[in-house]
Amino acid sequence: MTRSGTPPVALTIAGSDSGGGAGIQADLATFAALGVHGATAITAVTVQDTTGVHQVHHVPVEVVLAQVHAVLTDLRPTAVKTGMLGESGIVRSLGALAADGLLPQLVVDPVLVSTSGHRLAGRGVVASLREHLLPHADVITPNTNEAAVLLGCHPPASLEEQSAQARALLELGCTAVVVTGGAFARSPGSHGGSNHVQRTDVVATARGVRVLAGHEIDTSNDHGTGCTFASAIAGSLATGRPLDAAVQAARSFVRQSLQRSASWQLGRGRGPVSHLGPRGRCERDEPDLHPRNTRTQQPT
Ligand SMILES: Nc1ncnc2c1ncn2[C@@H]1O[C@H](COP(=O)(O)OP(=O)(O)O)[C@@H](O)[C@H]1O
Ligand SMILES: Cc1ncc(COP(=O)(O)OP(=O)(O)O)c(N)n1
Repeated sequence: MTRSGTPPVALTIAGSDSGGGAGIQADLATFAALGVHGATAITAVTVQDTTGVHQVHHVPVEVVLAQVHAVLTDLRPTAVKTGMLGESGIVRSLGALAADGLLPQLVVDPVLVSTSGHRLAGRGVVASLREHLLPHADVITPNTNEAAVLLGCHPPASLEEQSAQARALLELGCTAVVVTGGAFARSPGSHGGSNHVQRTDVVATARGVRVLAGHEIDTSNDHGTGCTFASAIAGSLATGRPLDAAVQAARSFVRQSLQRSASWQLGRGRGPVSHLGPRGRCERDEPDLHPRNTRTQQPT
């Protein structure tokens, strides 16, 4: 029996970012913003802030799997997202679970390198992802650099090359591919003459290729966009949205998050995107719903 008010559950299998901008922290904040209960299996602890990744400590594969099993059997998530997996043993084990159909609505963000340039995946992870996990994913969300590493080619220099990447990755066996974060200048003659950069995400499925484009939001507070995008897809799938709508909703969510964080200052480096609601305030701004000592207050 479903009790009223019970939220859908999504599981994120990812690394912790002590700065709270990416990884597990971004995923949980995204799930909460979408009204989804987030459960976690932590794969690595990173010492990280807005200036970069300073240390990485991997969690043993059996501890990762124990977390996954506990959540799958008790909380029964309806969508699963993977982020930084770190080691090929973890990738292979999750691939085996996915092959057995135990990871529903699987969104794989193949995290390999942070934007600050730190390697977040050990030797053999790329081959394991290609062979064991990506073929079982419902959707994978590499950025253009990750797509290039997975395919063994150069990052794309044009939208056509980004689209070719998406099509090539689909051949690994997943149901859908979103290659994110193309950044290509719009030609001066097109669309009214402005020459600003377009951010493009290319979606490939068996039905064909679709380009989602929008102007680049001008901000240096963009830490965690990839994690936020992938977890927003998983969160939306968990609420019952179909894949196309989930990808659209995730794009809107990231763009709103970037708009909200564009002018704030958190840390000394690339600040996180904002997962806070439109008001960006917490409950202490609300009138006190449970005032203490009301019964003992005397008229003065
Ligand atoms: N400056 C920006 N303006 C608009 N959209 C952006 C910007 N930066 C990232 N995005 C969007 O954020 C999402 C995540 O993509 P990306 O930044 O490529 O991930 P990653 O963090 O893995 O590199 C995509 O939808 C991408 O288009
Ligand atoms: C623990 C952890 N996981 C993933 C990332 C990468 O985050 P992502 O949102 O893909 O991108 P950047 O913020 O690096 O642009 C991370 N840094 N840490």
